[in-house]
Formats: sequence, structure tokens, C-alpha cells
Amino acid sequence: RNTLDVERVRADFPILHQEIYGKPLAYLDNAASSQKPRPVINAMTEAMESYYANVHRGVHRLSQVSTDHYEGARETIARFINAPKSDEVIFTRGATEAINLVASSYGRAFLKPGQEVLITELEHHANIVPWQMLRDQLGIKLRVAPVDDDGTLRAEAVTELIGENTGLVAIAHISNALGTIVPLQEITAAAHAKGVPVLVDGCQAPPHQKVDVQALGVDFYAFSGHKMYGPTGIGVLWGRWDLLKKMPPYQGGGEMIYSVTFEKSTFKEPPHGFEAGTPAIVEAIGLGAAVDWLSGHDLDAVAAHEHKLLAYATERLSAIEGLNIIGRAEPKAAIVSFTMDQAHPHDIGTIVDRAGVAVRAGHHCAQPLMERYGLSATVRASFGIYNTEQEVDQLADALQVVKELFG
Ligand SMILES: Cc1ncc(COP(=O)(O)O)c(CNc2co[nH]c2=O)c1O
Repeated sequence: RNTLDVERVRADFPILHQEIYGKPLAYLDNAASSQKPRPVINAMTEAMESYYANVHRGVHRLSQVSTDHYEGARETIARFINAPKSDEVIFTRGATEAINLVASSYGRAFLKPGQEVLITELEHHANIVPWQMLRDQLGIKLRVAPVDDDGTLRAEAVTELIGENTGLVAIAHISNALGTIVPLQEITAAAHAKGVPVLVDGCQAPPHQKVDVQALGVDFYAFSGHKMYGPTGIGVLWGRWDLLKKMPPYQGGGEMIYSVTFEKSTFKEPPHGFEAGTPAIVEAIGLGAAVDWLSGHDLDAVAAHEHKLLAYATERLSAIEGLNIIGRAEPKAAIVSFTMDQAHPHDIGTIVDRAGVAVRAGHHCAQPLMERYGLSATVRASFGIYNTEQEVDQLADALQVVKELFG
């Protein structure tokens, strides 16, 4: 297996080579958002400097070139997730909008009052609130599958709740708060055996491991560009063609129509039928460049590198008396959530920041999950392709200072 040349990777990220309060930046907040490599920055700058124009209907050269790059990004992303066709890749603002699109379009058209949407305790608010809104508008019900004390989500904890009343399973691929990797194939097979479609909140997966929507067998897969070394303002909903084809539009406006009269309008097929208004052209091109950049690395080597960092961080943090790691599921993505007996997460985050270390302190938009563990917040260190063991040491040493200050 190839090993990752982390120093060569880091050379692609201008932002990493700076000091924070006189200390080298250790950016360990990748589950919130990742940094951007030079090829992504260059691709977006080049678009704005040399060929930018609005897409699709322009007859002039710049519009045609811009359209080619925009639709080319869609094809690049389709290949990256092994989608059967690029028309199944819908650009959204991010995972949150992608999930809202399914709730609003598929949910309102195909879920019936009294039917259940099955989610889990691991979910991010983006995969809870849209279903609560649909419940309040449509009268569907929400069911929640439990996680274990160690953050494991057992497939049977989900599959045993799939019944004749289940209209949709909506589930995270990886928990952003605990790092738990969900056994999607097993859950999806059980859901499909009962004719129930599966939406995956895949936000935390594409930067860390190969995502193959056909191998997973799922029906919808949502993710955000900014988590996977791409820009904000762009994300993807991938859906199976036979489902997208029958779903009503999500938003109305230009681009998504064939014709409009005051009496009625005719709508385009997916993906454009779900992309009302001028799209995030430069951002989509940036996401395509991020996928090209990521695809230039051996994703297995990336996963192995991040797993090594996870193991080292777990070892170093477990050695700190009074530090409690929350979530020890196996397998787990490179995310370490923890509390310390004597210090509040926000104090911990503030102190380690003074040591140049960027972590997240809070509920991570997973308040129900925090509540399930009797917590209001944790500190979360989350690793990416460019992080190093030296940065783990920088975090651990700063936490030792917290221990001495508050211990
Ligand atoms: C699992 C998961 N789902 C959905 C979202 C929403 O993505 P967005 O639409 O791009 O915002 C996030 C973002 N998670 C985080 C954002 O900030 N800290 C986080 O952990 C996430 O981690």
C-alpha cells in the first residue's frame, strides 16, 4: 500500500504555514470544515480571471466555456462517487440543502401521514430538523434508533425498527461528533428487503474514505464541498435516477424550466430541474478541482494515515488523567471527542487555541446525541489528510497545560 507523503500534501495548503499566537498552526477542526489546496484556489481564480460567465443559455463563447467547466465538474463528481450517470448528481448549497431537498420533494410527494422516517441518535441537526419540519407539515412520524454507550451503532439497532410503517431511513455515514462509521450496507439491505429507501447524510465520508454509491446500494447520498477540501456554498445530492425522475421540483425559477406561461410551466429533468436560479458556478468548479486533487491521492493511503493519527491521538489523550474520550466505536473515522473532569470544553478550546491548536468545542450540531451522553458539549479534534503526529503532540501537550491549570 502506498504511504502518504504528508509534507508534499501540506505544501499544497498555503493556509497551514502560519503561526497562531507565535505557535505553528495545528488545524484539527476538519469535521467542521477543511482547508483548501492550491489547485482548488487556482481553479476558482482562473474561472473568475479568464472564462467566467453565466451558464447554460448563453450563446457567447465565455458562457459556453463556463458551462463546460460547470458540467465537467458534475461529471468529475459523478465518477468520484461511482454514480451510474452524472444526471443523478444535483448541485446544492451543501449537505443541509441536499437533505432538505429530499424531505421537501420526495417527502411531501411520497411519504404519507402516519408513516415513519427512521433516523438515529448519531444524527447531525441537518438530518433531524428537516424531518421534524416534515412531521409538523405532513403528519409523518420520526423514530430514532439508539447508539450504544461506546458510540457504536449496531445494524440491528436500526433494522429491528424498520417496519411496514417505515417510509424512509435517513442515516449518517459517519458521525461528525463521535466518528462512528455506520454499517450502511447491512442497514440498506435490510431496508430494501422491506421496500424502504435509504437517504445517507454522507457529509463526513468523502474526504476520508472511498464512497461508492452503487456498492453502498443506497438511494440518496448527501455531502458538502467544504468538508472535502472544496469551497463552501456547494454540495451534492446524489439520487437514484428512478427516484429523482418522479420527484417534483424543490425550488421554482429560471434554469429548472422548459417553458413558462402565466397559466403553467414545464420543468426540466434532473439534475437541472432541481437547480433553480443561477448556480454556484465558481464553487462547483472548485469542488470539481477538489475531487481531482483528492483523486490524485491513494484514498486507502489517506484512510491509513488518518487512522494512524486517530490511534496516536487516542493513545496520547487516554494517558491524560481526567480526560474522557466520548465514542470508541470500531471502526471509527479520525475524530476524537472528549471532556475533561475539571475544565469546560470552551475553556479547553480557548487554552489549546493559545497553543496554536484549532479544535471545536460545543455540541457539534448534535444536541440530542450530547444529551444521550448527559453532556452539553465536548471538545472535538478531527483530522484530515494534512495533519501530522507532531500536531497530535501539540494538542496533547496543550491539554496537559489545561490539566495543570484546572486539575
Ligand atoms: C454529519 C453532518 N451532516 C450535515 C452537516 C451539515 O453540513 P453543511 O450543510 O455543509 O453545514 C455536517 C456539518 N458538520 C459540521 C459543521 O460544523 N461542525 C460540524 O461538525 C455534518 O458533519
